[in-house]
Amino acid sequence: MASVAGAGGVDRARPAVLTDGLHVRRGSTTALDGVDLRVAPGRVTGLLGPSGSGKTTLLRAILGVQLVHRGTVEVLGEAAGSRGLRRRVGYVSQSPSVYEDLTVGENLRYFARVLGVGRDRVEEVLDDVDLARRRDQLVHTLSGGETSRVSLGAALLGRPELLVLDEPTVGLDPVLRESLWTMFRGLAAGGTTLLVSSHVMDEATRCDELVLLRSGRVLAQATPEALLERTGRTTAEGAFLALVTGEAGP
Ligand SMILES: Nc1ncnc2c1ncn2[C@@H]1O[C@H](COP(=O)(O)OP(=O)(O)OP(=O)(O)O)[C@@H](O)[C@H]1O
Repeated sequence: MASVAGAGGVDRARPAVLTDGLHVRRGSTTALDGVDLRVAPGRVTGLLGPSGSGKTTLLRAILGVQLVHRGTVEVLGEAAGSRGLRRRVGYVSQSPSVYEDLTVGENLRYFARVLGVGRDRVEEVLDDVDLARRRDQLVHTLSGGETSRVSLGAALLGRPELLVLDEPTVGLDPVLRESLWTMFRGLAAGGTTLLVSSHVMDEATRCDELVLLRSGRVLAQATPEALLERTGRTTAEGAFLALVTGEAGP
């Protein structure tokens, strides 16, 4: 079937991420145990699961930096980790990936040069992540929330089609969390695909689709509404517990 490009040039027919029978071992642990995943383009998909369930490992496999023992990972129609994906995929890890001894502006200009994008894009991104007034401040003097927004800004410079965020709101206050989620929703509305990992279940309802991971397996993939309906629970946390304990309906 021919694929159809939707708003913002998003190919709505092809999944942004497709994994098939993905098995990953890390040390003596089976970190991913046969993961079949489809991430819809132009939407916000939340990857939820308890600590150690394999969220970071799955993101690493999608980024192409994880040794895969079995199965395949396709990202934006290419094999994960392909050179052609370098600018098309943005990644924000749990730890800051910017230079602490440079200013906010110096960091973004540096990453812009690496990516081959112009200075005007740096100005746009500074506004997007609300750091224009911090441009001349050294990163090591920023608050935790500001530092994570510098990392996010660096990831946004190349206008990635897929943005992978590993626990982006961890340690942030409710106001900052709100403003980040507003930005994520705005990016998705513009056609960007977002894959956001979190163990904060109350963020689940902000996503279009949820993937619940447990012990390296996908327990469920559905919209938040479908998940609540299926389990008869009123919160994502309740739904997750119901699925884990087998109390949810078929
Ligand atoms: N380098 C490693 N060597 C051995 N085992 C590892 C390694 N990294 C991760 N693991 C194991 O793989 C499993 C999945 O880890 P992973 O970091 O993907 O989980 P997670 O869901 O992201 O957890 P968290 O929410 O705590 O970050 C865990 O059991 C972990 O102990």
